[in-house]
Amino acid sequence: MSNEELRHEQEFIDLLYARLAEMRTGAAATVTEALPREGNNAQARLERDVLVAEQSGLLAAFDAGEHGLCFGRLLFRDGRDHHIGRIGIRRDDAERTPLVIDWRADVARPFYLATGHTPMGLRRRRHLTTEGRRVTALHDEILDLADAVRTGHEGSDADAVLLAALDAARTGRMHDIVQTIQAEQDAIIRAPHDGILVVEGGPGTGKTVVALHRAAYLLYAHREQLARRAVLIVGPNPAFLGYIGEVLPSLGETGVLLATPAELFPGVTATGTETAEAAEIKGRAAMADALAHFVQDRQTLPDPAIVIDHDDGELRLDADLARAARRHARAADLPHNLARPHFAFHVIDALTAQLTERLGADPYGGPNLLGPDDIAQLGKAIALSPDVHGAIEELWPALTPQQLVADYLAEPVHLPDADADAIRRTAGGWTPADIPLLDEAAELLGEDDAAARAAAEARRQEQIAYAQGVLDLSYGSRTQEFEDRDDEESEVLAARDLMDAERLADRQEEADHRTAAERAAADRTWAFGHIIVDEAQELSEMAWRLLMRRCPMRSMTLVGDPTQTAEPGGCGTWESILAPYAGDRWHHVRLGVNYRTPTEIMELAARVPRSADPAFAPPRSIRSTGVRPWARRTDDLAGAVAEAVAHEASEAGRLAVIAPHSHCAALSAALPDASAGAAPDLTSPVVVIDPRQAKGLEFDTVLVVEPAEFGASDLYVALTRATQRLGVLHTEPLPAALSELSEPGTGASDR
Ligand SMILES: Nc1ncnc2c1ncn2[C@@H]1O[C@H](COP(=O)(O)OP(=O)(O)OP(=O)(O)O)[C@@H](O)[C@H]1O
Repeated sequence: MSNEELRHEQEFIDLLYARLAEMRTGAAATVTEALPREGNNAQARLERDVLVAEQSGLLAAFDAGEHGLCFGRLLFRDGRDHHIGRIGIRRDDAERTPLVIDWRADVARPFYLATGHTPMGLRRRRHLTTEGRRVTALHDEILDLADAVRTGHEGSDADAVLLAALDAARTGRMHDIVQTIQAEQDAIIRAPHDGILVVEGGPGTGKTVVALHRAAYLLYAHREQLARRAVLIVGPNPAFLGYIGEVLPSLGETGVLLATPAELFPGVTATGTETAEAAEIKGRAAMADALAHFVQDRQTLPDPAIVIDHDDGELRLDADLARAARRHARAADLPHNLARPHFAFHVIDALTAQLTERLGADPYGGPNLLGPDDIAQLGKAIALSPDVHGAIEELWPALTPQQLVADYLAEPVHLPDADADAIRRTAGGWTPADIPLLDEAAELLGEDDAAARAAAEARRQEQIAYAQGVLDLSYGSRTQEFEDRDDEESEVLAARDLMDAERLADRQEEADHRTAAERAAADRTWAFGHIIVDEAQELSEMAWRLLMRRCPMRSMTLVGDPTQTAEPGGCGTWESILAPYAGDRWHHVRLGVNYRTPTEIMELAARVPRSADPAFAPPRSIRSTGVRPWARRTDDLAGAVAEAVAHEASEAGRLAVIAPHSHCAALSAALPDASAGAAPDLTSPVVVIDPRQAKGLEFDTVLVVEPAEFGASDLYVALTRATQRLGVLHTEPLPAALSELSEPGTGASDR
C-alpha cells in the first residue's frame, strides 16, 4: 500500500517535471527565435519585444521550480485534490487544469494553517519529501477523524518535516521554508501590504526568513504594482545580503533590490570607517537641523558691498539688496538650488532698477527717461554679465550634496563643541553614517532636474505609443499563464488583458534597458512599492529619514530585536522610531519560537540579557539536542582555537569562530583554511568573524572567543548563532553570565 502511494506520487512528480521541461523549452525557444529579429522592421521589433518580455519572466520562475518543485498535497473532504508547489503549473489542455498550485495561492493556505481542531475543509494533508526529482518520503496527517482510508504514511509526528529541516547541516546560504511555514509565520507573510508592520522576535524566530517570504508573497499578490515599483530589502552588511540572497530567486522572484543602508545614496560608496561615537552623533535627528542651518549659512550677505564694473555703469550689490533678494527667494519655500533662480532674478531686477534710475534720471526731476524697451535691454545685459553671475554664485552658490556635507564635516557647526569635535573629518572617505547626511543634503538642496524630467516624459510618451502597437499585436498571439493566481477561476491571459499601454510602456522600458530594481538602485528619488528592513533596531534616526523618503506610501515591513541592538546610534523603541512618520498607525507582531538555537544553548545565552533585566524572557526553543555548551580556559588562544576547530570540523556543516575584532587577524592566521576578513565566504567550512559580522547568520557550530571583551548585545548575538554546538575559549575570566560553563566532557565549572 505504502509503496504504491510513493509510486503514484513519483509518477506525478515525473509528469510535473516533464511539463516544466516542456514549458521551459517553449519559453526558451520563443526567446531564442525572437531575439535575432531586429533591423529596421518595426513590426518585427514589436513582436520580438512582446515575446521576450512575456517569456523571460517565465523562464526565471521555471528555473526556480527545478528544486523541490512540489512538496505538498491537500485532499479536501469535498473531493478537491491539489498538489502544492514552489510555482504554479497547469496542464497543456483546453481547460488549463492546474497541476500544481503556487504556495502563495489562497487555496494553498490550509497546507500551513489547518489543524485537527480547524481542518479548513481538509481530509488529509500530505508532505512530500524529495531529493532532486525523486520522492523519498511521504508524511500524511489525517484531519478528518471520520476518514477511514489509510495509506501507511500516517502517524508520523506532524513536526517531523520541520524538525528535519531545522536539524539539517547548514550550507552558508539561507534556504526557503515554503514546506514548513508555521501558522504564526503565515499570518505575517500574508498580512495586508498597506501600512507599516513591525515584526519583533528573539534570535532564530524566523524574522528574516519570514520577511523574505513576505516579499515573495507580496510580489505574487500585487504583481503589477510591485514589479513596477520594486521591493527594497535592507540588511545590515554585504555578507548578510549574500547569505539571504538566494531565497527570493529560489522562489522565482527577482524584482527585489537588496542593499545595506550604506548603499542607499547612488554614486557614493561608503568604505570609510570612524568611531562609534562619531557614527552615533551623525545618526541623530539633530543633524538634519544642523545641516538645514548650514545650508542657510551658505545664503550669505556681502560685506563689504560687491561693486561690479558693468559696461553701462557701476553696479552695487550691497547687503540690503542681497537681504531683500534672499527674503524673496526663501519665501518661495523651495530647496536651496531650486530657490536659487528666485534669488538671481531678484538681484538682476534690483541691479537693473539701480542702473535705470541712474541712466534715465531726468535732470529736471521728471519721470525716468528710459522706456520699457531700454530697460529690458539693460536687464538683459546684466543677466548675461559673468561678473553678476559670479556675485550671485558667491551669495547663493549652487551646491551638490557631496560638496555640502564635505564642507560641513570639515568644520561642523550648529552642534555642541564636543559633538563637532567628534565628527570633524580631517581625512578619509565617506562612511556609512555619512549616507543619510548626503541624502538629507540632497533633499535640502533639491535636484534641479527639470530638463531631465521633460526629456524623460517625452521618451515615455513615445514608449506609450509604441506599447499601444505592442498590445494590438499581442492580442492575436495569446500565451499561457503559468501560475494559479486566481486559482480555479484563473483564465488564460495575454498581455492585453493584464495591462494597459501605459503600464506596458513601463514594462518595455524594463525589458529594453534595466529591471525596475536596477533602475531603483540608481535613482535616489525612487519610491519603492514596499520596503523590508532587517535588523531594523540598528538604524539611526537619520537613516530612518532616508528610508521613509524612499517609501512615501509607507508600505513597509520592519524586522528586528531590540535586545540585539549593537549600534549606539540604533534608536530605542518602535514608538520613537515610527511616531514621526506614522503616528500610532502601525502594527506590531511578535514571533515567540526559536527555530535555530537548541534549548541548551538558548538557556545559556539568555543569562546575558537577564543580568541587566531579570525579567528577560527569551524565545522558546523548539528543539533540544542534548549537547551542552562548553568553555575552556587557555594560555594559548590561537592554539586552543585551532585545536577546537580541528576537533569540531569532523562534524557536518559550517563552523564559525566569533571573536572580538582585534583578535580576528591572529586567529585567521592560525586557521589557514578559514575564510575571514571584511567579506568572508560563508559557504566555506570554517569562518572567522567578529560579532557585528555574525548578525543575522547561523552555523552548525560556533566557537566564541574571549567573551569578556564583548559588549552584552554582541555576546548575546554571538551565543545565539549555533544550530547544534557551542564552545567558548578564553584567557580572561568568563563574564558572570557564562560562569557556570564547564570543560567539554566534564561537569566541573571552568572558573
Ligand atoms: N518555519 C520554518 N521552517 C523551517 N525553518 C525555519 C522556519 N522558521 C525559521 N526557520 C529557520 O530558523 C532559522 C532562523 O531564522 P531567521 O534567521 O529568519 O531568524 P531571525 O529571527 O532573523 O534570527 P536573528 O534575529 O537571530 O538573526 C533559519 O535557519 C530559518 O530557516
